[in-house]
Amino acid sequence: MNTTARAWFITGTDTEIGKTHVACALLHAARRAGLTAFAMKPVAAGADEIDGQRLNEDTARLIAAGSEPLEPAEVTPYCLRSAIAPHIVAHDEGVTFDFARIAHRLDALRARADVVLVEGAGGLLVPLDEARDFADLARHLDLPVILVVGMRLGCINHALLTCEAIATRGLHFAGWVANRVEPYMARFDENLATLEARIRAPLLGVVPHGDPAEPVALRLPD
Ligand SMILES: Nc1ncnc2c1ncn2[C@@H]1O[C@H](COP(=O)(O)OP(=O)(O)OP(=O)(O)O)[C@@H](O)[C@H]1O
Ligand SMILES: C[C@H](N)[C@H](N)CCCCCC(=O)O
Ligand SMILES: [Mg+2]
Repeated sequence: MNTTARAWFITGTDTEIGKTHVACALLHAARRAGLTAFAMKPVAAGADEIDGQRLNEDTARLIAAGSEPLEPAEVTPYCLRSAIAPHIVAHDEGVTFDFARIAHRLDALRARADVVLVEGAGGLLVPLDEARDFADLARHLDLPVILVVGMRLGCINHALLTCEAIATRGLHFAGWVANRVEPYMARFDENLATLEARIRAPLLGVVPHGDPAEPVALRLPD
């Protein structure tokens, strides 16, 4: 372990396209390489109530894939009740997202790890309030971005729009992952080649449909 863990922000082409799945696969890959690896999901929308404590499913999956068991509050400082757009639930619950608080939590994990991944919610421009979105959070945390492309019909447009947003918002684009969220996508190879020809960042791997704990050809950015 070193004291300046490398960290990345994980965004995706949409909600439900495999950001958490790929984050778990990356955590497993890092751990297999002998690294201490954790993930955060700083803003989660949708929670079960267990013994009076809220628990989000992504939070639980990320904890299970990390090097050591973390407390849900360490991973997810803002756990909102309803599984809808975070700025809407936050408004309902009277919650304001304090970026400095999230940065503090990230620093605490970085001090214990070699690698920390920070998963957004939905896509890059999902709002957090009237003025800020997840791209602003990635900027505030000074994190390079990994884009997860959920390989299904429509993903080319969503991926290329996200690439433009990464650039115009001044973020560093560290790499992208093709995630086979749909196991039988028609013309997969041509779709992948189209993305490879147009995305100006390294392809970090193609994650097959399956268990994120299974070894796959997937790497962290250089
Ligand atoms: N490569 C894959 N193989 C098998 N199942 C997958 C794969 N990728 C995603 N899934 C499944 O698809 C669903 C959506 O994936 P996931 O929860 O990772 O999406 P997400 O992008 O993190 O969504 P959110 O915006 O809610 O955080 C989950 O049930 C997940 O297990
Ligand atoms: C609740 C869900 N699973 C995600 N965490 C939040 C997705 C917000 C999407 C907002 C939008 O782009 O319309
Ligand atoms: Mg997720």
